[in-house]
Amino acid sequence: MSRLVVVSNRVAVPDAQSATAGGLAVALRDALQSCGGVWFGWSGKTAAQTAETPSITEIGPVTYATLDLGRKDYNEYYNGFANRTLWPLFHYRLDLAEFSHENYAGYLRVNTLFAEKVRPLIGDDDHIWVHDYHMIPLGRELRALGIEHPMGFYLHTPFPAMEVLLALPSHALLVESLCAYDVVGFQTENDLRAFRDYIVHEANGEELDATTMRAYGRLVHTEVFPIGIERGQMEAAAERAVEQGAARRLERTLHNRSLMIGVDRLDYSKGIPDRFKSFERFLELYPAHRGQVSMMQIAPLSRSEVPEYKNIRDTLEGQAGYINGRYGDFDWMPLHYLTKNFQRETLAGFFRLSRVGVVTPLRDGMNLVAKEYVASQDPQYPGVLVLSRFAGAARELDTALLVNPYDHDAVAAALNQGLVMSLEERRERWQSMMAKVRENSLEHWRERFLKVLRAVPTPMALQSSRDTGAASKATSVAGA
Ligand SMILES: O=P(O)(O)OC[C@H]1O[C@H](O[C@H]2O[C@H](CO)[C@@H](O)[C@H](O)[C@H]2O)[C@H](O)[C@@H](O)[C@@H]1O
Ligand SMILES: O=c1ccn([C@@H]2O[C@H](COP(=O)(O)OP(=O)(O)O)[C@@H](O)[C@H]2O)c(=O)[nH]1
Repeated sequence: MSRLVVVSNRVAVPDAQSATAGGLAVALRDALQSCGGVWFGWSGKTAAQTAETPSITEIGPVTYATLDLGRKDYNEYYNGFANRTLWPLFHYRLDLAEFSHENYAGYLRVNTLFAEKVRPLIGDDDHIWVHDYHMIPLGRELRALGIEHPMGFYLHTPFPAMEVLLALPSHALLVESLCAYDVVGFQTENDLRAFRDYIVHEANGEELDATTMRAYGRLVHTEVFPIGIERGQMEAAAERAVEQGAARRLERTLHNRSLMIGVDRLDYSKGIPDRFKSFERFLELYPAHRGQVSMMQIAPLSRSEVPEYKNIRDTLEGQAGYINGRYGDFDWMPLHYLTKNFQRETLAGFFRLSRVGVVTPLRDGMNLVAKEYVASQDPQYPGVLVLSRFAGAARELDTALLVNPYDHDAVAAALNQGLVMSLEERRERWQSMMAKVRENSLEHWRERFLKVLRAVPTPMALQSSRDTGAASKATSVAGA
């Protein structure tokens, strides 16, 4: 089997804290362990200047290669174009998107640099898998450096509707860059449709069949690969967690009251201010629940140097204070708002204790928390998931209570419905969601993508089939 070269903004180099590595990190590491290869990206650290050479950590057959970013690159590429332009735009927040030529130049500069630095680590027979919006131009840069290898790209965020994308001054180059890859994967049909619309209506490209598009003189395989979770680990962690530690302590503080839970990075796309408004409406419209139910919102700080992320923090602190001041009592606090980060194993226990999981992003690529909440439930007494229709996860978890997060009264009604729902209905809804979570595991997601990517021949395989005079038409996916 040929080696894999993974490129992503962040790299999870195994270390003393590897037990806390995220699901995606583990899934990619497993793939790399089995076929060998390289994982290249930002170290997560900043320095005065961007490092000249990557730091290399060799673990078994895997080379982890990371670069520290200089402050200018970090500000313009990560805080700037990636998180102040592409992130809001891809999450339909044109009002928050900033178009700065300096940041755009920084984004291109870092992608060019990453391409130059990863180039020497690529072997003749490797397949390359690039992740997420930070790295869209990387494939094009690698092609410019003469890399003809099979290259796949996976977008973890939504891909915006064409009319939204057109607001980005550099939309044309961005989409052309996506077409430098052989395989482009999306979370949902919606995202794929938006990409195809752009190719057909804006880029003068064409749809050749269900998965193949022709644009910018190339053929691109496009497909939906919804990301999954490590369901077994989450289930086991939830079972263990309720017997011990934090979940046990949390249960004691509840005094038999019901718990509703939200867990999100502190990000405006997650819709937490709207969620708090919905919770306030719930307390107003369903007074019987006052004193009987609490909501715990865990929102670890994220991208804190980006101004929009600071603003949302101020908003939430104000809202939480108002709700607790207005509705709380000496022996009951309606809303627990924590900006602390918890290990996933601990969250599993919290999820299992919670009668309602509240996942109401205004827009989300997938939202793994929704799937983790489902996987953590006790099959006999499952909780209810209230899920935004604008999360990618809503496509699969369609027996959750699907809500429009902008409609606060409707979300309040769903919270009430979740609390009063019969055990029979809870089980039915949960079983259907759990079947989907089981079916589409993280491993399944990874293998589906890699199967398509591996069907694209490497330059070495092409050469040897040319040598034997047997080059087949099917090998022309990489270039029209
Ligand atoms: O690396 P950060 O800037 O701290 O951000 C964390 C990650 O956030 C985004 O996650 C997305 O990927 C998830 C898994 O596919 C998906 O469920 C979620 O809907 C997305 O928002 C981002 O896309 C990642 O690159 C970041 O690492
Ligand atoms: O305190 C926390 C909060 C979140 N998470 C994890 O962070 C991931 C968030 O992924 P999701 O797809 O929901 O959203 P993203 O943050 O990637 O946009 C999930 O695996 C959560 O369990 C965590 O480990 N600790």
